[in-house]
Amino acid sequence: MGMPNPSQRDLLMRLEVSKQMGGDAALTPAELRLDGKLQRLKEREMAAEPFPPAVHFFKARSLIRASQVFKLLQEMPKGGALHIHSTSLASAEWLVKNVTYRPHCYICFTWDNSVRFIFSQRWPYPRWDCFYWQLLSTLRAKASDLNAFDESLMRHLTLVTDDPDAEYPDQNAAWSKFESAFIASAGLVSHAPVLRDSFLQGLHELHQDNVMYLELRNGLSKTYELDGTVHDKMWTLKTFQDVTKQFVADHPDFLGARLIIAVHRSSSASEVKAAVKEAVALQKDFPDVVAGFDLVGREDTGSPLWYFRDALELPAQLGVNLPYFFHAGETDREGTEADQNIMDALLFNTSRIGHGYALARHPLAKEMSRQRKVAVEVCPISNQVLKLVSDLRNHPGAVLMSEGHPMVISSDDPSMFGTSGLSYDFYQAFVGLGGMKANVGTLKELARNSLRYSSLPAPLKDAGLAAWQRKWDAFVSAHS
Ligand SMILES: O=c1[nH]cnc2c1ncn2[C@@H]1O[C@H](CO)[C@@H](O)[C@H]1O
Repeated sequence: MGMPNPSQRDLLMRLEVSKQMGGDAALTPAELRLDGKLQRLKEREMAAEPFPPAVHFFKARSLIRASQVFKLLQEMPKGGALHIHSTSLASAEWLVKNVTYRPHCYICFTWDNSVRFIFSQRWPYPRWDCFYWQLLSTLRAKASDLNAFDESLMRHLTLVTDDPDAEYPDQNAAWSKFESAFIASAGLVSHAPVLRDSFLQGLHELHQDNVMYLELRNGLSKTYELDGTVHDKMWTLKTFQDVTKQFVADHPDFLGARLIIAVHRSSSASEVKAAVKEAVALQKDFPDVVAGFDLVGREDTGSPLWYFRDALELPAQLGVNLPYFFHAGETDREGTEADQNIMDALLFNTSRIGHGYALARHPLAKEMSRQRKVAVEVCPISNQVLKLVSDLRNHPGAVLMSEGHPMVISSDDPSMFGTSGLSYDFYQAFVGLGGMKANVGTLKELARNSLRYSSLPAPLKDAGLAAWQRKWDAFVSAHS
């Protein structure tokens, strides 16, 4: 065996860098200066104890907020947010400090220590899960410590806690709290005026974080007025369309927002069939709003995609195109039916893969998604809070990133995880998944991917990429 030859080593190292995300991007002199600055800052943070991506996000949050790298990432134009659920779009802070302070808000505590909210003109009727409703303003007036009171509401509406390891010993515990927090917040955000405001607030929070586009998973659940009037799905679509139009008119640098119709995977096969048919019709009526269709909910306990195959084949049979954006492979249970979702999502011609945490263990599916340019929507904070991974350096997205796999970064459920915008997720991806290898080229690629792999129609996509590039150049020149 020969001895390693320095020039060969150099060549191999450069070859490897060329394979990684953004590795081939020729950086401008200004970008190189920014890169030098970022890498120096990152090196310091990577040497610090604790290293934020290696500890639970709820413990890392304050460290990240103090980070210089984070501050730069907040200013960076990040492109689009392609994987967020609408019930968890607007921050929990806003829900508590704004929405729960509105008049006619009632609260009820359930036997399993969760809460329900409802806005109502009259005293709400008792329900099976809620016998005793109280006017929230009255209850709050009796509280001796307002901050502590609001803090307790925050705990019910999010997964945030000081001791995540004790409170969520495993995935079941985390998911159980997750679903109960969704039920709690649903009472607030399904009040029609709150839904409208929460869309608007969500767009503001993204825009403030230098995000310029959104694709939102939405179940189109019914919304209600104070007098009990109920609105249908069409109302939600129209409201979303109105809010988006107005927001874009007020903020011309924002590209827009589209919906991915989401149905829970605990639904029956016939319910999903009806939902697919309906999605086809809604997409026809709202082509600029409806981007496509997805199935949501925990994969390990819900039905797999294959169970819904009759429903999912419908659009093709009807000769129409309903793009799919399937959650798939949000599991670490290799070889189970849920794990098979990854391949099935590709078989059903999915446009992107939500999470794709299991993709690293599926070489063929990985190859297919790469060839077909099916981007993986990586949500590092979500995967950590829901206990798929504890130290983000071990996240499979790190491998995908080092291979230059098509991927985007998103926040999944910012409200539930106590964040807003995309910068926290970008921090975890850049510092945790990427380590010292990730550079300005990686960030550029991630941001560009989020527009490239969006469902914006071609002319808008090109205009969006050009608008992003102008913001990027301004950002680089301000910091180099
Ligand atoms: O990361 C996720 N994976 C799968 N389903 C999710 C995730 N985040 C939210 N939801 C699902 O979306 C519904 C609210 O719209 C929730 O019921 C939850 O099950």
